[in-house]
Amino acid sequence: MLFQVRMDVDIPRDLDPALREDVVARERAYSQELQRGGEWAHIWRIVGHYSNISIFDVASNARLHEILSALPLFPYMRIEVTALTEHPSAI
Ligand SMILES: O=C(O)CC1=CCC(=O)O1
Repeated sequence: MLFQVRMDVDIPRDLDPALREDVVARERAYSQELQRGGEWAHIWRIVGHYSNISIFDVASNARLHEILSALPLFPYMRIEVTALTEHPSAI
């Protein structure tokens, strides 16, 4: 199942810098593990925003929820999920 996910990151300005660095490093490692495994198929920066558009290829809605809710940056993100299916005109 394919999903487009938009993540808008909003880390509080007063968050301890060491904690911020740790969370961002864990986020990177977690996302790269899922990219290597194929479930996180694409990640693109949205120009001019601390946001990304990602494509996930996962077995179920529940699996996507599991992945997203375990993101280290999850407490500091707004997440919007769009389910995708093949377009009949796609070649
Ligand atoms: O920087 C972001 O857009 C948040 C993020 C998601 C995965 C990652 O490595 O960073």
